[in-house]
Parts: sequence; C-alpha cells; structure tokens
Amino acid sequence: MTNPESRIPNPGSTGDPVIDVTGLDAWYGRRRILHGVDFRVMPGEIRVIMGGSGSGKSTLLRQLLGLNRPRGGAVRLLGVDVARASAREMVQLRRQIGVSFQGGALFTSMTVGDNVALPLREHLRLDENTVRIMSRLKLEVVNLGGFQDLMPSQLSGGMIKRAALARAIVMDPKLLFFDEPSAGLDPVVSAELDELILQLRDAMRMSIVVVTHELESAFKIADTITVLDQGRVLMTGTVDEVRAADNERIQDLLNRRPREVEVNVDEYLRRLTEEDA
Ligand SMILES: Nc1ncnc2c1ncn2[C@@H]1O[C@H](COP(=O)(O)OP(=O)(O)OP(=O)(O)O)[C@@H](O)[C@H]1O
Repeated sequence: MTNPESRIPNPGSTGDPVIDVTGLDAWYGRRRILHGVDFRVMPGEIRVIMGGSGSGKSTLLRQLLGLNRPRGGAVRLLGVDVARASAREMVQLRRQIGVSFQGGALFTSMTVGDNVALPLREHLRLDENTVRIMSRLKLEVVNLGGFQDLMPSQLSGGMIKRAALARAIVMDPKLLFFDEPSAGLDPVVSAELDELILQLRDAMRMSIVVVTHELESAFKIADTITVLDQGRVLMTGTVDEVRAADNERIQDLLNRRPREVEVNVDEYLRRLTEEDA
C-alpha cells in the first residue's frame, strides 16, 4: 500500500502540520508495539484513530501527548520535536493541548465548575472572578451552562463526558485529544457528543484527534481516519476511502458492527431532567 500520509485530503487546511510523526517506533520493555508509524494532522482537521483491541491506539496516543519519548522516529507537536524539547518547552506545549480521557476522569470531590477550572488555576495566574467566568463559558460551550455547582456524581454519563470536554478546552488548546468519547454512552448521547466535537472544531478551529471503536461515530466526525493494526498504519484516508479499502483487515474491522441499544428520545430526556433537577 502506498504511503498514506502523502495524500491526506484536507481542503481548507493551510500551514504546517500540528502533528507530524515519522517512522515512530514504540516499545514496552523488549516488546516492540509501534512499527514505523507515520501520522500527520493538519490545522483544523479531525483525525480518527481506529483499530482493534491491542492494535496500539493508546500507545500512539501516549506518544502523541508526549507522555513517552519515542525510541525511534520523530514526533513533532505544534512544531516542537518532543524528543529534543526542554522541560520548559514541554510545559508550554502541554498548555496548548487539551485531553479528554476515557471515563471522563473528573475529580469526584470537586464541583463540576472547579473541575473545569483546574487547568486555569494550575497554569495561569488569574483572579478568581476571571477563572469562574472562563470556566462557566466553557460549560456553556458544551451545553452545561448552569451546572457548575453540581458534583460529578449528580451528572449522567454523557454530561460527565461533556464536563471533561469543557475542562479539556478551557485553555483554548490548538490540539485536542479525545479518547473513546462514545464509550459507555447510548447512541443518542453519543450522537450529541459527535455534534459537539464538530462544533468545537468549527467554532474554535481546533485540530482534534479522536480514538474510537465506534464506527458510526468515526464516520460522522472524521475528516480522515488512520487504521492501526498490530502497531502498523494500515491506511490513512477519508471516510469514503477507508470504507472502500480493498484490505481484508480493514473490512474485518468495519464489518464488526457496534451493538445498538433501542432508546426512546423522550423517555431519555425526561430521565435526564429528573436526575438533574
Ligand atoms: N504498559 C504496558 N506495558 C506492556 N505492554 C503494554 C502496556 N500497555 C499496552 N501494552 C501492550 O501493547 C499493545 C498495544 O496496546 P494498546 O493499549 O496501545 O492498544 P489499544 O489499541 O489501545 O487497545 P484497546 O483498544 O484494547 O485499548 C498490547 O499488546 C498491549 O498488551
């Protein structure tokens, strides 16, 4: 297969790549997990990483976040070579990167508002009033305006994801990573989250990398999809290109249909409102 990164279609995107990974190898101990991965994301692009369990998605994500330094190849994020960056440069880089991990990972002992405000308090010296205004604005962006004083335990699964997203974007990152946004959500809430991701890209001009198992979600939000298999990039292409791929492993992956749960929208909304009243 030809090098997929040489022909990423992304009309409208200009400038340097926000992520430029070439020949990336990653190891756990003596076991090689990623094999010469090339991965390039342009400004404003939504890239979905797909792949079966154990294909290396989380390992690639950790490398993209600069959490592990590459053993082979190069990772440049927002123009910074993470292998050569000083500790100070890495701190500055991380301020421009938002991350929403699987499960939401909100601190249960803090209010939703304090969770969202956390990066602001950690990275910036702002007065308390400004912190409150900025975090409330971001809660509004994710349709959780007015929920700042609730505790995470009072939120539904979808709301927790959105609150975690508000926290991930509170610093107006250039680059947003989203790990399994749909995991554990029913299709209605999952579809709402997909819409939100698209809106964020359009309104805030972020570049977004999403790791997901959910095909429907991937096809809806992706500009481009990278398919990983056993630590190698099988393909990077548009939704249509991936769907039409003449590759047995990709077709195997695509034909494993996600289980759909029947949900009545009215019933669901009523339940949500009751829970949060
Ligand atoms: N900390 C670790 N130490 C050793 N091996 C690991 C570690 N984390 C992952 N692996 C191995 O690396 C390979 C890739 O794992 P990774 O978690 O990146 O896959 P994945 O595509 O994210 O899988 P899943 O969809 O199940 O989360 C697997 O074989 C896994 O067992």
